[in-house]
Amino acid sequence: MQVAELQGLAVHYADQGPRDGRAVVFGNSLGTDLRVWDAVLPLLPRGLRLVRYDKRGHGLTQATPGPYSIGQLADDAAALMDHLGLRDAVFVGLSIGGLIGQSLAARRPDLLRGLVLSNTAAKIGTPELWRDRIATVRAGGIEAIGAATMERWFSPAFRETTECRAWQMMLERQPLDAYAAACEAIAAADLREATATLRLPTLAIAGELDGATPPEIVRDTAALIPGARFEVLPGAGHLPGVEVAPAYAALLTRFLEELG
Ligand SMILES: O=C(O)CC1=CCC(=O)O1
Repeated sequence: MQVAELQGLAVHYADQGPRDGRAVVFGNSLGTDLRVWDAVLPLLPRGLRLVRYDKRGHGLTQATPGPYSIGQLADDAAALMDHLGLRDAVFVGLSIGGLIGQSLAARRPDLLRGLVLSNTAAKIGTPELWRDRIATVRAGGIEAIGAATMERWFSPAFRETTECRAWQMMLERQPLDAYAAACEAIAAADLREATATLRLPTLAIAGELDGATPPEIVRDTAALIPGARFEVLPGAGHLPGVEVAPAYAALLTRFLEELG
C-alpha cells in the first residue's frame, strides 16, 4: 500500500509505471475511491506513470472535520504531486475531481501540461441542491441516496448488472461526515471566472446519459478554455471510465498522444 503523510494528512495513492514516464494523475468523484479507474488504466499506452489517489475523507485517505473547500482539495493534490516529484503532468479529474483539476491548474500551473475535465463543470448544481443532499444523508445515512445516485452515475442497462451493485456498496460505505464535507466544497464552488483564465491543452468529456453533469454543462465549461476539445460518450452516465472504459481510454490516449 502506498501512503504519504502530507501536512499531517495520510493520503492513500497508487503510483504505477516507470518513474521517468510521462505523469498522468487521476482524481476521482464524490463517494468513490481510486478503484473508479481500475478498468481504464490497463487500456492506456505503456510507459506512462499513472498516479491515482483518494481525496481527503474518501477511500483510504484520512478524513478531517469539514467543511472542505475545492482550494484545499487542490492543495492536497498539489502536495501529493510535489511529494512524488511530478511535473508537467496531465490531470484527469472526474466530477469533483474536475473541480479540483480546474483549481489546481489555476493555483499551480507549474505542475500541469494538460487537463482532462471529465463529467464535470466549473459549477456543479446549486447550493440548495447540495444542502438538500447533505440534509438527506444526515437524516437517513448514505443509503438514503444509494439508488438515486446509481441513476445519476449509470445508464439503465448498466444498472441491471451485478457490478452496479458493487459500486453502490462503495458509495454506501463512504464515511458520511466526509461525504457531507465534500458536498459543502462543491456547493461553494463557482470556478467560472478562474477557469476562463486557463490556457492549457484541455479535453472535456461528457456522458450522454449523465444525470449529474449533463453534456450541456460540460460543454459550457469547455467553452471557457480557448482550444478545449469537447467529446460526448454515447450510452455512458457519470462514470464513463467504469461503463465504457475502452471508449474512455481511447479519448485519453488520443489526447495524450496529441500532447506529445
Ligand atoms: O451526484 C453525484 O453523486 C455525482 C457527483 C456530483 C459531483 C461528484 O463528484 O459526483
